[in-house]
Amino acid sequence: MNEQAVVETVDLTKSYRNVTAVDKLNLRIEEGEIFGFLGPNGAGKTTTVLMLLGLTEPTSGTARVCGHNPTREPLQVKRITGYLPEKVGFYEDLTARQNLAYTTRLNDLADEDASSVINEALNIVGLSDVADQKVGKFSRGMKQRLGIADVLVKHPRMVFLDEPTSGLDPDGANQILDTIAQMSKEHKITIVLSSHQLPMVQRICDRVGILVKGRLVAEGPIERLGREALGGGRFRIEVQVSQPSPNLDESIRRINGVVSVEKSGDFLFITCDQDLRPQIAKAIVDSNTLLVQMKIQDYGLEEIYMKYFREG
Ligand SMILES: Nc1ncnc2c1ncn2[C@@H]1O[C@H](COP(=O)(O)OP(=O)(O)OP(=O)(O)O)[C@@H](O)[C@H]1O
Repeated sequence: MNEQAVVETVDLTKSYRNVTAVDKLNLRIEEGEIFGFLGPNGAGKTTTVLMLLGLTEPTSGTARVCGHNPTREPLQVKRITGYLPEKVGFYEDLTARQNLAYTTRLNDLADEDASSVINEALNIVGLSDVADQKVGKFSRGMKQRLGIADVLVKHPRMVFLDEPTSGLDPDGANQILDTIAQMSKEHKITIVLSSHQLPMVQRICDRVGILVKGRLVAEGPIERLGREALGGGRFRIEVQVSQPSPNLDESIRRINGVVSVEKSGDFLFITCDQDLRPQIAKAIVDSNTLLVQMKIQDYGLEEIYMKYFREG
């Protein structure tokens, strides 16, 4: 039986006067997934998130968040979702704990329950030791962590994160990503992560969707999208040879596991399912051709993104 998705949209569309910001979006995100929602500036990501949060109405189509319609049941949706914008705003002259207490009060959590919830959230994001310091003294990374704690105290079922690592050094960014992955895994929180920092997205996302001009041009696990982008293989091997024998590409094509071979001058571009460098090198030598160099590339999110971005 098909379990209820956390996010489900059917032909979700939002048009402004002369722009279709989101165009017939069909998306399904399951519980506990970390979904990378990608696309260039102006692709329609924020508009989609606003519709899912019930903050703007669709022009047509439907959206469901944990079974609720965000337009008709905005309060129910608000109660189970969290949103971390790119720039989180806090009261700088209050402490981290006081800022979180403000959020729990806004969310009608009784003070006696709030303190344990706040301690737990501070612990998860690693800010327990500085909980009673004023936020004005916090670094960008600490504020970002506090932003995650601020989302966590609501005990959401799903969270939207917009560029959660922007402005952070690689170490700080990695720590935030680990925290996000941990919060998703341990608390079964579904995460929708929007970011232009593709290596980071690749590190923690189970699945991605790429939006271009309001349309979902690709969706799926990164590995599968990589295979599709390469025409079926997972690896791309680039070979440079000198004076190739006429039947060289044919003998490479015959190697078990080779999906395709393209020839361009002294270069051969081979896609395959496994790392077949030894077999390819042998085929080259056996055909009395000189091997100049060989490179292997695992198709990553960056290449996938560029391919779909160009096509979109
Ligand atoms: N209130 C509005 N009125 C008119 N047009 C709008 C409005 N909000 C967004 N748009 C347009 O809709 C399109 C999608 O914008 P949106 O902000 O959703 O993109 P985005 O993918 O979130 O971009 P970014 O990565 O820059 O945040 C853009 O062309 C934008 O100009």
